[in-house]
Amino acid sequence: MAVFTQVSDEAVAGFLKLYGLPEPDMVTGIAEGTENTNFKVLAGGRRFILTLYEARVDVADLPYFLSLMGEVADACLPSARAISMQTGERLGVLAGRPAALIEFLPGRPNMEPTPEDARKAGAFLAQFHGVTKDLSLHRPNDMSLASWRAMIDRAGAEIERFGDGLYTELKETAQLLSDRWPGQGPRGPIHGDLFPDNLLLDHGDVSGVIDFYFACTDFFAYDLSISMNAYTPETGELDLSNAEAMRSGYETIRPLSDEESASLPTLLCGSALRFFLTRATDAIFVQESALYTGKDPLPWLRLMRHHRAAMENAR
Ligand SMILES: Nc1ncnc2c1ncn2[C@@H]1O[C@H](COP(=O)(O)OP(=O)(O)O)[C@@H](O)[C@H]1O
Ligand SMILES: N[C@@H](CCOP(=O)(O)O)C(=O)O
Repeated sequence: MAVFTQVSDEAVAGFLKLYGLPEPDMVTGIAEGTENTNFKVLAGGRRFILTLYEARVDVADLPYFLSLMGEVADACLPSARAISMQTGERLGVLAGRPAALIEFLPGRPNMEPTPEDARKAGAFLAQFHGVTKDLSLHRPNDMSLASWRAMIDRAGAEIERFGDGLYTELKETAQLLSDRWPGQGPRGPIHGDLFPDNLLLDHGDVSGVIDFYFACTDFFAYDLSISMNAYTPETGELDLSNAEAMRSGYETIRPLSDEESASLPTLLCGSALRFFLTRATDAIFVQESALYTGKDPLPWLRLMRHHRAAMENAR
C-alpha cells in the first residue's frame, strides 16, 4: 500500500465537504503504491482517489506535480487530475498531512506486459513527452547522480546484505555514470516512474497515467530508460524483449537522435542503479505502514550489471 496514515470517517467526510461533496458511501484503503497513503472513495455516485502525501514527498513539490497532472490531462492524454475545492485550491490538509482528491481513472494496470503492451506504453511515453516539452514547469531531479552517491553512503555496509562487495561496486558504478552522463539532450518534465503499475489500461488501450510523484525535469531519453527497465520482467532469465519493444514504440512517435541512442546504455545503467538504490534503502530503513510490502531490489541489480557491461563495451 500503502496506508501509512489512518483517517477517521468523520475526517474524510469533513474533507469532502470542502469539495461540496456529500458524506462518502465507501472509503477503502489501497494496498498498492509505496509512497503515499491512498484511499478509494465513493461519494455522490462518483469515485475518487484520496491521497495523503507522506514524508518522502516534499510539500513544496506538490503544486508542480498537481499542475503537471492537470496539464497532461488538458492535452487530452488520460492523466489523473487533482480536483479543485470550492475555494479553487487543489491541495488541503487531512489528518495532519497534505492531501488531494484525485479524479478516478478507469482501467487496470497490466502487471505482466507483453512486448506488444510495452510497444504501446513506449508510444504513450513519447506522446507524454510531446506534451511536456512545451510546458514551463520545472523541478530538478533530486533522484539523480548526487543522490545515488548519498544513498550508497547512507546505506553504508548495510547495502552488503544484497551482495558481498556491493558497496565498492556501487560506488564505482556511480563514478562511471558521473564520468559518462550526457551533458545535453532533449529534456523537459518527465514522469520518472512509468512502471506497468502506473499505466492503467482499458480493453488494451491506455486509460490512465498515475503517480506523478517522481516527475521532474530530466532527459526524455532517461525517462525512456526508466520505463525500458521497468517493463523488463523481474523473474526468470534476463529478457530484454519488452525493453526493445518499448523503445521501438517510443520511436514511432519520437525517434531518438544519434546522441540520445549513444547515451542509452549509460542512462539504462543509471536508472537501474536508481531503482535498485531506492528499493534497497526502503528495505534497510523500513517505513511503518498498516499495509506495506517492499519491492525486491535484486532484479534491478541484475539490470544495472547488465547495462554497466553494455555501457563499458560501447566505448
Ligand atoms: N487516479 C487514479 N485512478 C484510479 N486508480 C488510482 C488512481 N491513482 C491511484 N490509483 C490506485 O492507487 C494505487 C496506488 O497509487 P500510487 O499513486 O501508485 O501510490 P503511491 O504514490 O503510494 O506510489 C495504484 O496502483 C492504483 O491502483
Ligand atoms: N516504481 C518504483 C517505486 C515507486 O513505487 P510506486 O508504487 O510509487 O510506483 C519501484 O517499483 O521501485
